Amino acid sequence: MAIDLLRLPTDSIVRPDKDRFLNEENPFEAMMSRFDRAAELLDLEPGIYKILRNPEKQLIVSVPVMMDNGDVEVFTGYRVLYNTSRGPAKGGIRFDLNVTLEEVKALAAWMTWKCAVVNLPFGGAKGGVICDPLSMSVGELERVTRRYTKGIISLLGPDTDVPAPDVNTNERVMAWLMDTYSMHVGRTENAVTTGKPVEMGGSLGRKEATGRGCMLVTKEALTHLGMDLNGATIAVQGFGNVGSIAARLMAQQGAKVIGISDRAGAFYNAKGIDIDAAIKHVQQHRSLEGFTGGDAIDAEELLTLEVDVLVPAALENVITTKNAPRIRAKVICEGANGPTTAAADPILDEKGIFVIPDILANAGGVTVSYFEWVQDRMGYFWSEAIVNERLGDIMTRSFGDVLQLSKQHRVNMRTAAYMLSISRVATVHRLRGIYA
Ligand SMILES: NC(=O)C1=CN([C@@H]2O[C@H](COP(=O)(O)OP(=O)(O)OC[C@H]3O[C@@H](n4cnc5c(N)ncnc54)[C@H](O)[C@@H]3O)[C@@H](O)[C@H]2O)C=CC1
Ligand SMILES: O=C(O)CCC(=O)C(=O)O
Repeated sequence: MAIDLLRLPTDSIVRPDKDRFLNEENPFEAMMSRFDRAAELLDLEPGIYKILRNPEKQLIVSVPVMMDNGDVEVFTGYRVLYNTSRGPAKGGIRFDLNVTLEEVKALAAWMTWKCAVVNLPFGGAKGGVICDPLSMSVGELERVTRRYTKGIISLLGPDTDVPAPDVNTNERVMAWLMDTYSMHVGRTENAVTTGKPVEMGGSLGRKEATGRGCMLVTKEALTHLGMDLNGATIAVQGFGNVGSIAARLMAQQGAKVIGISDRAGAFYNAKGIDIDAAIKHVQQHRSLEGFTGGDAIDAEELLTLEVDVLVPAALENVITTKNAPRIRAKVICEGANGPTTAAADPILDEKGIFVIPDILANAGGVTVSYFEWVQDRMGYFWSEAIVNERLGDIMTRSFGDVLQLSKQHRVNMRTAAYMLSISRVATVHRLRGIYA
């Protein structure tokens, strides 16, 4: 019997009821229900289906830290490697009080699909520490970072698992992580993490990359819909790395950003918010609290403003079955990971809203992380113009790939993006054998 290398013979498949949402706000279930739909459309064989539904490794560590007042606190940290068939695990580290293992598992799976959508030679991972970084001193943050790094060090390495910044972590945290790892292995190893300061092997353009990617795919989406970013109205939820840069770059393209928000509040200005002034305000005050460049509005109202483009760029589960019927944007560019619950997807579809899914929309960050990793390994660094040009090529091509698949299969962009990425990961599993 000839063995078809690209299809493995296996037992029967048992899929959970795809219309059942046990808990709308469980991010892992949200990821899984999209995965299931794409797997069904791809007619994914049972063996690969089972492999791809399970994370490869889940590590839970205790992170004991001496606080500034002399007390010892023990934080809980996670690192999940979801799938490494295509290359080293890649994905950010989040410091937040709401971190859970379910969330980290979902984020690690999304990293797997994201890297595959833009065709990077990486698998997917994510990490998190349950803590409140906003109430901690710089010294406490450094100690948490170093102790957490020590806890997950068996996973880390340029060929195995390469972290990056995520919510409430930044270049400085990546510098501490890289230093802790380098001390452990006894040499300077800058390719162990990305999103580092440029002075120590970071890539030009990484800090802006996720927001730039959002701007680029939004431009593509608007062109596809016969609209133009120049003159489009925008609302942005979350004004950190992703949201503030996406807002700034969209404004530079002629868009009018009429609403912005962060955890301190939401602001509206029909004439367009001065984004540079808002960024300056956040640099000085750590949040938008007290911002005078717009009228304060309700946080929920920001999501339902009548705009051409809504950019959720904060956290998961902000567009749900409760508010989706009231969303008036024509396009949603998911800067955040998992901002829309799976149960809200069909409501947005019915309303004809064009959703650029997270695993495509925010892939600019990991794409330039890939460039950073390549540059660190070569020891040769590129100009910002080259980084941006290559990022532009990948984002535009990936948007086109997903759009084409969505037309071909008459599915929305999210399902098409999952189909593309799952088929790429599945192909590698088939070629390597199921024990990859
Ligand atoms: N930093 C990166 O390169 C990438 C980040 N992402 C995702 O983008 C999202 C944001 O990440 P970053 O910008 O890096 O984090 P960040 O920590 O720099 O910013 C988060 C922002 O969200 C705001 N926020 C928190 N809760 C909020 C709420 N309830 N309402 C409104 N705003 C709220 C915070 O005040 C802050 O402005 C996350 O989902 C992250 O996973 C995705 C791809 C790459
Ligand atoms: O740059 C990276 O490696 C990953 C960034 C990240 O955590 C994400 O894309 O969600």
